[in-house]
Amino acid sequence: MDNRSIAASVLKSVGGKANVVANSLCMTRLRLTIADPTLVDRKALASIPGVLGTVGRGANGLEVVFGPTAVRGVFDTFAKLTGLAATYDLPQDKDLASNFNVQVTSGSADTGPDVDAPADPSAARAGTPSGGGAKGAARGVEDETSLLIRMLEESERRIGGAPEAGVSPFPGPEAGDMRKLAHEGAPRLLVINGPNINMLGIREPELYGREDFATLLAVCHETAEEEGFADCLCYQSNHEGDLVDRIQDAYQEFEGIIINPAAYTHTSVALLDALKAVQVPAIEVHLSQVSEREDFRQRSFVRAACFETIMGEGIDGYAHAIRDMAAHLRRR
Ligand SMILES: O=C1C[C@@](O)(C(=O)O)C[C@@H](O)[C@@H]1O
Repeated sequence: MDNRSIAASVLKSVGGKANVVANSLCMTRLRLTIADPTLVDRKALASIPGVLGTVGRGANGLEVVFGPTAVRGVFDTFAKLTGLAATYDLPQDKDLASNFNVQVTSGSADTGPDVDAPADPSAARAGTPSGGGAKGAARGVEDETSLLIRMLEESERRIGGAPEAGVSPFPGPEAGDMRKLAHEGAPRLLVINGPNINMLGIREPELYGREDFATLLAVCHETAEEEGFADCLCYQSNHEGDLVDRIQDAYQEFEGIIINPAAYTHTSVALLDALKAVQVPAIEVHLSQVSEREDFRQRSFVRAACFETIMGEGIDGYAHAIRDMAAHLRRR
């Protein structure tokens, strides 16, 4: 779904143009003032691709949460559709406003969030921070963080949910699997897998092993839990641009990235640039012993943005990488 369709669907779900009194953009969300809140269909909103959730603010405030990358394109179109003045609701980042040709306003009065995110008993996370946790403190707004995590979790569940009829039975191409772990305030881990990794177990088992992709995900989540990460999002895509988007979304959202770019290892300057851009510590992982394979696999573009490369250990290599990442973050 392109930005225009997403913006149009959002507008329809909030009761149409006539029901929107004001629209503004903040870092991750559209902030709307709604004339008649009874005309808002929150379920329909939540089912729009890219929407991570909605938050009610007071009687007429509504926030539609997207990732920091997605929200910008959607907002631009949304404001055109409503015809209302586009305002940028992030006073500390006025420079960005000029990029969008928008007005800068002060933040809206916060009457406390009314969150439309999945009820999750594990949301009341307990436990001792482990392996750092500087990030949670730096953001300083824990309820906002928890909210985004829960929304992201729900979104990822939807993306990686039951395959539609006629769609490949393999998880992906955009399967994401978010686990919230029991270490509130600790670093968050993003595990990214590139093309064909979702076919693990079927794909050339003599090279990549007989264990399937679900096992890989389980190993990552379990190891991340053991190592004290606050949460672990595993994302897989067969599309280079989607992988770039996910790396960009990690900016200020994750403290560590484990990445197996698969075939894009050997071709993608875009992935290298994205990793360099977000400056999140990264480890490159390969299931097979790439150094002993074909010549064309000897070049890795992403390696220059990773502080370690692990190869030839199969799925265990991911556990190895997660342990090393935890140790690295503890040392920081
Ligand atoms: O798809 C893959 C998997 C791989 O990244 C690995 O995990 O061994 C190695 C790459 O050369 C290959 O294209």
